[in-house]
Amino acid sequence: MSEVTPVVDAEYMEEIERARRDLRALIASKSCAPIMLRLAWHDAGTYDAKTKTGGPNGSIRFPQEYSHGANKGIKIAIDLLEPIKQKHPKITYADLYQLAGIVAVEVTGGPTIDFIPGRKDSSVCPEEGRLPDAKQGASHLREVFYRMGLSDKDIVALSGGHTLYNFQGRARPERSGFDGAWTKDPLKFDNSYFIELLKGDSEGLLKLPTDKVLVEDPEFRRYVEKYAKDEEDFFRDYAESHKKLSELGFTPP
Ligand code: HEM
Ligand SMILES: N=NC(=O)c1ccncc1
Repeated sequence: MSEVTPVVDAEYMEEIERARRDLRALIASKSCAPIMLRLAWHDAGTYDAKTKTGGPNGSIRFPQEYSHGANKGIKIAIDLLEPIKQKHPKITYADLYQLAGIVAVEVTGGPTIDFIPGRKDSSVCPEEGRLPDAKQGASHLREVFYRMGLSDKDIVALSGGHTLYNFQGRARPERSGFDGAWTKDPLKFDNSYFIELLKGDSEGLLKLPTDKVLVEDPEFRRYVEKYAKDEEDFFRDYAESHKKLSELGFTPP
């Protein structure tokens, strides 16, 4: 199926703003900001800068991709967004998923992130294994994010997305096998993920092996300390890295 490149004219821009309002209402009514952010990151995070494949192109909507191990639970977000897609059919899935991630950050108190629409949908799903494995260490994180064309600063700033977590107070063994929130207020986008990281193990808070390497690796650690100390510094770098992530392989019109 050849996907159409959207024509980003005044009508498309107005549709984007209508969809943004619908996304704000949906995320508020369902308290689903965390999984919307995870969806946006998982659609974009498959990008390979060398082969120019994967990336924020909506391909995660297909079972071939959302059934990957790393995407367990992600169909919840895909299904929540389908009515908004039906209401705004001109907007591509690629744009809708990235807009949902940006709105999720903003409505939970995070920074405003610049959004330029015009992403084309793809029906080509990348092979499994492009997203990072939570059980591995610093070299794996760098291999995955450098493949996307991102930096150490991007790795640490974007990991701050773990300030959000849909913590229904129940174990989720069917998903990644990890469970528990990273922060005390998992529906507030702030710098507490970094503050908790520097505190070491606190009662009941989640720390993945890949979270821990951010304080063990000296290059990563300096950003953790910077963000724990100054939330505005974190917000500025996060907004820049999130925009980069959301535009991997995409040339704004
Ligand atoms: C750095 C490498 C990363 C690893 C290894 C990783 C791993 C994980 C794992 C294992 C979970 C739990 C999934 C579950 O069982 O529900 C999770 C959740 C989450 N991740 Fe990541 N992640 C990474 C980066 C990111 C990035 C870059 C973002 C966004 C900018 C992000 C946003 C989230 C969010 C919002 C959740 C909670 C989702 C929910 O509660 O439904 N993660 N991550
Ligand atoms: N945010 N990342 C994730 O949710 C995740 C990444 C890799 N494996 C399982 C889950």
